[in-house]
Amino acid sequence: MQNKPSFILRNPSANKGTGFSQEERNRYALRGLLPPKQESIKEQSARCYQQFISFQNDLDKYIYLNSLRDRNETLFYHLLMNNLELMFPIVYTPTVGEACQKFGNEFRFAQGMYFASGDKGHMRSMMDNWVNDQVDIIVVSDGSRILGLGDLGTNGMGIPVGKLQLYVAGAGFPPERTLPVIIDAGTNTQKYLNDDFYLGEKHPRLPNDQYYPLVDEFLQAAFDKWPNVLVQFEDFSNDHCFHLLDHYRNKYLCFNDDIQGTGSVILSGFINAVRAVQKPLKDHRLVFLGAGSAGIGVADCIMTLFEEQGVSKEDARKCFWFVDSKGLITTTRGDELTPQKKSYAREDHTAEQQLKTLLEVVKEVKPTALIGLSGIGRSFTQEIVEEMAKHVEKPIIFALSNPTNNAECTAEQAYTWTDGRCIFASGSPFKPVEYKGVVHVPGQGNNMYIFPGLGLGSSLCRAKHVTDEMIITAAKTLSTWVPDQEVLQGKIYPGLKNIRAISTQIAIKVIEKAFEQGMAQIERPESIEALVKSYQYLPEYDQTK
Ligand SMILES: O=C([O-])CC(=O)C(=O)O
Ligand SMILES: [Mg+2]
Repeated sequence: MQNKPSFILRNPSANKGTGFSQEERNRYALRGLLPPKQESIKEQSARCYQQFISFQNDLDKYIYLNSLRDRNETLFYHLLMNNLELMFPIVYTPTVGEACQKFGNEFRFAQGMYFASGDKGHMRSMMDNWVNDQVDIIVVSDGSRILGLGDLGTNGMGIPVGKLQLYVAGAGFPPERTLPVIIDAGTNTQKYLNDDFYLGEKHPRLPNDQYYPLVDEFLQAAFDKWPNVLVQFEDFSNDHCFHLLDHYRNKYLCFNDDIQGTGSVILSGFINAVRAVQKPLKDHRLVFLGAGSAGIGVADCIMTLFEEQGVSKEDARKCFWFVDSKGLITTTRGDELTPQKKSYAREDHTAEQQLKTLLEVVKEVKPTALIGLSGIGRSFTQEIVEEMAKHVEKPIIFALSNPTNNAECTAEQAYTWTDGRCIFASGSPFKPVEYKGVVHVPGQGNNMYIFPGLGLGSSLCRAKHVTDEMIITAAKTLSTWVPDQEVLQGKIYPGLKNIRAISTQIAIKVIEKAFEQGMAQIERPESIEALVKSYQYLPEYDQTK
């Protein structure tokens, strides 16, 4: 069967279904294999839209969209790009979270590549098995911290898959140049080890002396096979992610989306929140719940804003308080702190003054901004939010953990408990909330606004590395997408419908920054915009094939 030209109907990148013209049907021996009517992609898309909305359940919608992708990729992206606001919450957070949790049960068709501990020594040759010759972007996870859902092992594949669908729709990477990857280093989640449908290797996570060599072999093989590829680390647990980033960021073209992408997108939202509350930066007091990859990444990015405004690192640090599962992080708490936590540990508390809960910290600090990246749903309680709102006119409340159930509070709770005064953002989408006759539009502070453009820019100029300055540039570029008038109404992120234009502009600014820093490894083009636009994929049928 493979040798027949009609096999094209089973190839998702080439298949057009009823979109094949009569001439193509003759050329590929498709006559009689399709219903007679030739349809435009718009007509096909209209049917798929009807099919999509006929599903009541979000997981069914997810399965539907990914099955569409598996049979006709162009049509899938056409549908997705024309219905971003409706469909991003399905292929991405929150529904992708549920899809990952049930990955083994709902598995239908393999996407991407898996590199397991049993593949040690074979990874380079395995890469030759990949269906496409050229790969420009890899999103890799080891499934150890999927969203705020914990260790999902190989079930985490939904995340690299979903992120890359956003790379295609948002930034315009051609789908055939993207590769989702899971490194299977085992799982410590007993439920999956006992689950007959679990699809990964069934053993506990590898110890570090086996884990790091596995990741290293993968990276060496990937950059040997595709020397210009960009690797995005995604959802690696806190005990590995910082080390991996430190170790590889100046060796390969790579970045960590949870540390740097989330850092950048929240910096952008914070820039706009400061515009909205009109209080000088140095007067802000930021309390973070959660000191993992995202919490630290966000704080590091916001620190740069203080420094730019002439505040010393030392003074800027005094505006940050971190709370983890044991309470306020201090130098006197008596536990061994990771280097990342140490840099934000408060020095102004004696061992006797330890604050054990977020509520105690909020009472003492009277924060202007409360930033949740804890993975613990509804941990911003009514008491905490009301306490905060007593002391600040416009509290900045970011409930950023994903998916929706893990958000530290809902949009409705935040607006209600602050009597409609807060500036709110969440990681997963919430619908607009009407409170006392005013409609509040919650912002989605999700790295989806950053990674597509940051990745596209760094990839197209063949950046040596992804620098902090490129990440800050991405944040600032994003922040300009919300006009003053909207910012003053509390809107701090732009709508999703402009994601292609936003990502394009971020890519251009990132490339300019890369040239400025001597990081770009291509000849400077006459027009950076033209370079970006000429690369970008559009989901239309190619009539020349
Ligand atoms: O995937 C998302 O929606 C954002 C993210 O990186 C995470 O929560 O880990
Ligand atoms: Mg992530």
